[in-house]
Amino acid sequence: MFVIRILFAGYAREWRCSHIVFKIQDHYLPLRLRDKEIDINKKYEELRGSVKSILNLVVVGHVDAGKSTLMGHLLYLKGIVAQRTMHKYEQESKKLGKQSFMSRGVTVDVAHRTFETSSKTISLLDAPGHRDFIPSMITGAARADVAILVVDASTGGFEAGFETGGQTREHAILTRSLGLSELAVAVNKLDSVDWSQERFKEIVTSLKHFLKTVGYRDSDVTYIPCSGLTGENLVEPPRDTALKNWYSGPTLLEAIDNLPVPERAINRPIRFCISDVYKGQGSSMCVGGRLETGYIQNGDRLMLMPQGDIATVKGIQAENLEPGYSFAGDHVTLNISGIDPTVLHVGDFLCDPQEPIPQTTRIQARIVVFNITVPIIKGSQFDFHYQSVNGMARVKKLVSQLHKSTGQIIKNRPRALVKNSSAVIELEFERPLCLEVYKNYKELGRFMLRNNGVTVAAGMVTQIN
Ligand SMILES: Nc1nc2c(ncn2[C@@H]2O[C@H](COP(=O)(O)OP(=O)(O)OP(=O)(O)O)[C@@H](O)[C@H]2O)c(=O)[nH]1
Repeated sequence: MFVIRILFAGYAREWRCSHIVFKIQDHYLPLRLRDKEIDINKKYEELRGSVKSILNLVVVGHVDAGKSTLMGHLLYLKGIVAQRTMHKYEQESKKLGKQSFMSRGVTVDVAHRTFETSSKTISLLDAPGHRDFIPSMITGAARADVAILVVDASTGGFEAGFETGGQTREHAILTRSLGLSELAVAVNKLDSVDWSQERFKEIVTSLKHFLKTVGYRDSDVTYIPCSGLTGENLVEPPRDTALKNWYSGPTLLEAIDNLPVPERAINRPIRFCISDVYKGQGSSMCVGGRLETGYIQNGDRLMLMPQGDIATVKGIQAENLEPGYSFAGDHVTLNISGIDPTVLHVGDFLCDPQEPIPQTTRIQARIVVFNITVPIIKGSQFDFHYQSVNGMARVKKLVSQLHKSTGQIIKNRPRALVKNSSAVIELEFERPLCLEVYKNYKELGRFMLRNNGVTVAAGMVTQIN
């Protein structure tokens, strides 16, 4: 397809003629994001100063660890899920042969709920635990600030999730690799082992050792003994003497409240990653997603990347937030106009037109290789997962192999990368992707490489070529 650029006074416009796209752009009067700048720090203080900070939380863990039951029960105790709904699911679960009152159907129902802790509003992003769901778990985790890792404390249950093939390890590696630096570990189903302190200690010891190798410091992780089924130690301190006798730490809700809210980069250029697209009223479109950096207000003109089209923001909506403004870290729906719906895709970015996100077909990256069986060589192909983006990537060059802990080069141009190694590589994409260098935009510079449903490596973009 041809793109013809004509220099012309006025805003950037675009129209199509057969297969030729004309773009009229003025380089002397560049398209402005907004006509007047406001004191954004003052505005933020005015709008959000007295509002509880929002923490985006993802719940991860091995299949059947009890994630839905746990979060469903917590929401019920907080008065968010009605008893009638709980009863309905209990009946349905019984019919399905599950003891739990939460079936997979509830996992969907529970997704995207908000609830309050004493100092925060928690936006809950649920993530199914089954192996097939890892890509959606990556999407969930990529949008979260912090994570709860749910482990099954029942006899053999923890081991099933923790040994090779279980998702406990993989999920912990993924959350860390995606930049979630603090973790609350719900040691769930402890009722099934009579609240055994030995069992709790055994699980904590195994996890502590493993989580350290992944990059979590001991002080970044809190372990909470609990039961999603009985509701013990979720919102209220334990009542069961078998647990009360040896545990006086935080409840799950307190542990969530203690998780830190990352600093919101509201003064940086706009980076809004689209994770949902649907039709709005009239000719407008709605795009859902997370504003990674900057702030957006009604009337802003944003550039859609990688396409380069210009959209105007007509409305901003989010649960429990004031309309008309969105700040870094918010999950919002934008109502936009002036854009051809056929060019909008999940994974695209809306940006400041004067400082759009770079797009590229080639990057240099530092990767950590997981427990693979087939070594990575020049020419290896992978699914590249990043934010809501998914594309094909080929290894163009193995630049150097690094020492895992010191990061020093131990070999230049290695012929292959084996399991648990660390390296600098060059990747080439099938189609242009919008990315940032990790050191400039932490959230936009991390990715995963997957092959045949298995996560092969996690990486950080070090250079955009
Ligand atoms: N004893 C006991 N059993 C539990 C508890 N929580 C969940 N279960 C059982 O664990 C099974 C799985 O619970 P779910 O909540 O569906 O697990 P999940 O992790 O959401 O499952 P997926 O969404 O399929 O990954 C249920 O059938 C319950 O019987 C608990 O606290 N104690």
